[in-house]
Amino acid sequence: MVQRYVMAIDQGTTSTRCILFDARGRLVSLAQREHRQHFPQPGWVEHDATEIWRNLTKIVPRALADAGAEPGQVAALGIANQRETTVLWDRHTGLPVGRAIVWQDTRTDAVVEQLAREPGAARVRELCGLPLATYFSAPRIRWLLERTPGLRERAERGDVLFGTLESWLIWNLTGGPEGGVHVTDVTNASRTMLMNLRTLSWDDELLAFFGVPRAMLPRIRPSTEVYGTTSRVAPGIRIAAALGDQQAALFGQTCFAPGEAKCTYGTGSFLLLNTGTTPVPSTHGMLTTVGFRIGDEPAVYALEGSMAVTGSLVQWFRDGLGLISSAPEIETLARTVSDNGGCYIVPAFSGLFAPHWHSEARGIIAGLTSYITKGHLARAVLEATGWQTREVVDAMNADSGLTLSTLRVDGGMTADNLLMQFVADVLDVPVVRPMVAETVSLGAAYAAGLSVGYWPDLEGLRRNWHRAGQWLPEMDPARRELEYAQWRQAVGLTFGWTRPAPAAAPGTDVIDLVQADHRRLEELFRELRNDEADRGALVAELTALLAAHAIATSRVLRSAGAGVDIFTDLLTLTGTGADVDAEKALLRLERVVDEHIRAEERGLLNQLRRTATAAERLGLGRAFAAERARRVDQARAGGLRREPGTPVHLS
Ligand SMILES: Nc1ncnc2c1ncn2[C@@H]1O[C@H](COP(=O)(O)OP(=O)(O)O)[C@@H](O)[C@H]1O
Ligand SMILES: O=P(O)(O)OC[C@H](O)CO
Repeated sequence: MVQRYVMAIDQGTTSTRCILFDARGRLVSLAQREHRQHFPQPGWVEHDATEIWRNLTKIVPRALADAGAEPGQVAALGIANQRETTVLWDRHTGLPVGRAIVWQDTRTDAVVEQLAREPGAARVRELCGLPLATYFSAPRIRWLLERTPGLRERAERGDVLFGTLESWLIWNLTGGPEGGVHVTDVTNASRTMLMNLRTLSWDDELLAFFGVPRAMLPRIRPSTEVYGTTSRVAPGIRIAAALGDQQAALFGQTCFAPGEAKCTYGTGSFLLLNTGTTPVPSTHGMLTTVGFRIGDEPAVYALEGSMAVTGSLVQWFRDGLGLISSAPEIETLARTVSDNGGCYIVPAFSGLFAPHWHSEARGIIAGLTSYITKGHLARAVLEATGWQTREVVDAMNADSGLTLSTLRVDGGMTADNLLMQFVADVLDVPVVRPMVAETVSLGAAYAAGLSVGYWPDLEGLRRNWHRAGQWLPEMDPARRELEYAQWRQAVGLTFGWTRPAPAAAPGTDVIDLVQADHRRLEELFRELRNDEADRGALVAELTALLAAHAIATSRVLRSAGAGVDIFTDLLTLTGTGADVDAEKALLRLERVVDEHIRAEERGLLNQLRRTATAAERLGLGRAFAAERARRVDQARAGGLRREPGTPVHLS
């Protein structure tokens, strides 16, 4: 009998893989090619979509040849892809409009900040499940349409098309300019910020908010469906599934039931929890996203904690610093020391993703002393992934009301035993890894195989899951809590690096929030000493922030009414510009704020560290963020007003 296979394409951030699987879910052949990472400016990350397509045309025939298979032996093809990465191309020539803008790229920072101030901003998360951030596609489309002459008109006419990578590859595989099928799957569409999470269609309100013409968008289809048949590269193969790579990994790990979760450790790391057929809104900085949709069945949703920089921190250690020559060497180097020596690396290279969502944050190495060696730095690199996972799991537990009891893992970084042990230690739950490490590809293959009846049902797929590795928690709880507190302190230092920190995502630790305000206030006073600074803008920000911080602190953290009344000085500062009275008010405020910061950081914040649990601090953080955001909005909208019963005191 002729062997039949399922083909998976995993179009990832660093490489593209083509894998053939057999009916037992075993890997039969694998071909892979890396593509170039372009970093034209700090914070910019680009890929050449044509290079990725060319790579695909090489690896597909190679994977077939290695398995000794003809295209006719491939029952179906499933595609998994890096999500959010934005490609625009000309429908007639098939050529991309510039390079693809990658999910890690932060160039839309200012666009996002401007959008956040627009009237519809509050509705965005409600409609699409995502916070306004540089991570997603819609701000990138807007950025491109605004900056490329004539592009908007071409997009409105449908001459220029948008797609994420699965869309681009399907269009090319099915003929490109000669009748290529322009579709996206629902999981990828759920990462654009343009799809309504409930109707699973492009949403007019979101399209208007981001200024994206409908004519350029692909049709949204389920994750499993025969979208078309390949007419190029290996003609005659049915393209029967597509999923964002993290959703594919959820599928490949057979997390089909609500409550099941996995974390994929690759360039970035992504923890997804299946929440069933109703979307669960997050109040702790998680994303609400589509997990998968099988044919016409109801969509299954997921909560996701996305960590932008994990494996790529190891790459940076290798390529940027040259301290190792291959990724696995990081473990050897880290094992030359017994702990991190007090050193923490917070890799906010693309801002901070979940649960913080601070696009303006940038990375930091904290706790340096002359004791620190490259071994300690290697440990800090690996531990950064562990602590980010801990933050995400805490937030995920708080959002879902469930307590994660085991973590299923996969991806390139799971080859690192030291790291996997550390993850088990900081989460205090067992970590397990399945036999097939290529879970993303396996998930795409499973979905495609199901779609064409190669595999009959989900239960059969579950039976293919076998445990290959397990790590059990061993860390002393007191050490875990102490180090976690230090990690969070280091995280707080990254906020507001490129510009004022935004109103914090609900659910952030109150200590981080208060400290972030303090750092910004210090910065504003410093900037105001510069005669060439934009004084009006700085004063407006300072007075709004100071009033909001004072009210939120006294309402949420201490008894109202204590301390020095700063309201009159704030009014003088805003009302009269740079005259003598305003200068005096500014000096007085600076002194009061300076004392407040020192007293609060030595006293109240340490007291909270000692006495409040992580959950209590998150709760206080939510209350603080809400009160503060309300007061900032009030101050921006109507200027400063004294409200009866709400003294503006700093103590
Ligand atoms: N032994 C290791 N220890 C730590 N990190 C590793 C190790 N091996 C690979 N990595 C990291 O894992 C990432 C590759 O994982 P992979 O799952 O292939 O990523 P992606 O699918 O995002 O391209 C790289 O960023 C690399 O630095
Ligand atoms: O290519 P990966 O595996 O790093 O995954 C990237 C994610 O899909 C980004 O959201």
